[in-house]
Amino acid sequence: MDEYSSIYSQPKTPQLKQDGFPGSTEDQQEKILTNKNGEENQKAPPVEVITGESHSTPLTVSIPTFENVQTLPTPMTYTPLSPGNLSMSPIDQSLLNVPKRRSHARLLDDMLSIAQPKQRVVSELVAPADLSPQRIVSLPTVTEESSINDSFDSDNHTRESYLPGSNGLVEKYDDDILQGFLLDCWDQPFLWKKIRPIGTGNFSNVFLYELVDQTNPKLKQVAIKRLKYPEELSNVEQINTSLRYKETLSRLENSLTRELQVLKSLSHPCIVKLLGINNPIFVTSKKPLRDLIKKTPRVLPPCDMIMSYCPAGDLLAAVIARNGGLEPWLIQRIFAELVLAVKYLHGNSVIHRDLKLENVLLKYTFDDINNFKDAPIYYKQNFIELADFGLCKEIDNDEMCTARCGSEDYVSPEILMGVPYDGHLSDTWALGVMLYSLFEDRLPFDPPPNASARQRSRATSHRIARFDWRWYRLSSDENNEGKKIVENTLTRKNQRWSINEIYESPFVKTIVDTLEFS
Ligand SMILES: Nc1ncnc2c1ncn2[C@@H]1O[C@H](COP(=O)(O)OP(=O)(O)OP(=O)(O)O)[C@@H](O)[C@H]1O
Repeated sequence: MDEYSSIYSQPKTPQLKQDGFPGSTEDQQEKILTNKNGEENQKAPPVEVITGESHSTPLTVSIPTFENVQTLPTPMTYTPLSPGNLSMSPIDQSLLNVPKRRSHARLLDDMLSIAQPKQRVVSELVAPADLSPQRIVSLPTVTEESSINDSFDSDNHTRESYLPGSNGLVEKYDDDILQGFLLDCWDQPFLWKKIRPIGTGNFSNVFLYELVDQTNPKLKQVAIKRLKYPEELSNVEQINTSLRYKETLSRLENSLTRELQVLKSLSHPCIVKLLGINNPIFVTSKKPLRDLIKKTPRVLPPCDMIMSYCPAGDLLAAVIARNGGLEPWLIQRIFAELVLAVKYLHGNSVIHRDLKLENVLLKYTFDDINNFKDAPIYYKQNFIELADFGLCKEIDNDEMCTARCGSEDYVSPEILMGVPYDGHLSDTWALGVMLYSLFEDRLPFDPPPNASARQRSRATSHRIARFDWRWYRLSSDENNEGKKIVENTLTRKNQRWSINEIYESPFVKTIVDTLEFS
């Protein structure tokens, strides 16, 4: 038995009970990646480096060394928790031309070496027995002061705080207190107090903070997204001398400034709001990290984005917490809001590229939403905010992307194949994955329920490349308009629905027509 077989002969996580699944036809299908559009075996084109620089990632990457990796995808080459080890990834590594996001070169190394028992499951919608709200608890650190690896109980450190126009450190606050500035209102600092951690991603830790003293209700509770800096940026010996250090800094900076600039330009009820920042230079400068490091050599100061707070957490966690089984009306409402958010983005020439359940934040619990059903608030108030714009991109309408980024389970076949892709259509593919997952309580390209060991051993990427998914729970539900959206998005790119077509479908349109904020 080879390594894959031994891993996948056991389910990765417990499964929701789902009765009466018909058998899969997967065994009868070809073993090789095949695509009827003839996209198989295409060589990857030069990769669009997500930093905007004109580097190319080599066609084949030796994953364990990560020497040539340019841009880290959220987790394209790993599935958090499922194996917890890159060598166990179901992705065929030889096919991947792995871009590296924010140049977090050590991140995959860390995944190889750090057991992550508390990491959340992304590849399946089912909670492991010891599910914890934290996904990653240990990542590289620059310095204690820089807070890049704030463990959630390290609250006693002091942290440097910068004011605009100053030449460096002007005040020190306890780490529990954050001084921040609202966008375009740099002359009046606000103070927030740390309440508790609320989430963690590969590139940031997120905390709930509450406003000190002031009474502005909109600013009372905020989510502070604190960037994690890669470990190599802490190597003071290499600062200003090593090419790798400079490249890493530059990529991180490009990615960060792009996320901030895009977030700053967006304004939609169903999209998370960037309210402010701990240091305006992150928003006003095109090279904030290099500017800041000049002022305080050897230390990268913390970057804290002040965001609107969504008290009910992310959609994946909420679905897991209630063990799936979301009511159809609730799925329809949440999905309709999501479509509004993506329609707004695409209408403003922005593609998200990391649409997934974890990046949909809930302003209210499912119980709250249920209680609102017969009240005016149900139509006046949005219930979700789309978050995590770390992979977003502003593009021209006909511009094709080449950066292979996204999350493994949500990535479209054309991204997997390494051919230039239309980012709008890859976003709508991901919407199809999300809607399917809400309907079925499983991800569409996971091994089928009751899969044989052989089926389990197949890579998720193989099933994606062959559009190999099917209905189980909804197989006999002929009147569900939402099924049409899934069927017209988890399909070939030349047949795939655009966001406008999804929006016009009765499943979405009948809901948005009732909403006062749409
Ligand atoms: N505004 C918010 N309100 C409430 N919770 C939030 C907010 N922003 C983020 N979170 C929580 O923190 C988690 C991580 O946030 P986010 O996805 O933005 O970080 P990231 O480092 O960019 O993640 P990724 O690894 O997916 O790239 C989210 O999944 C969510 O649970």
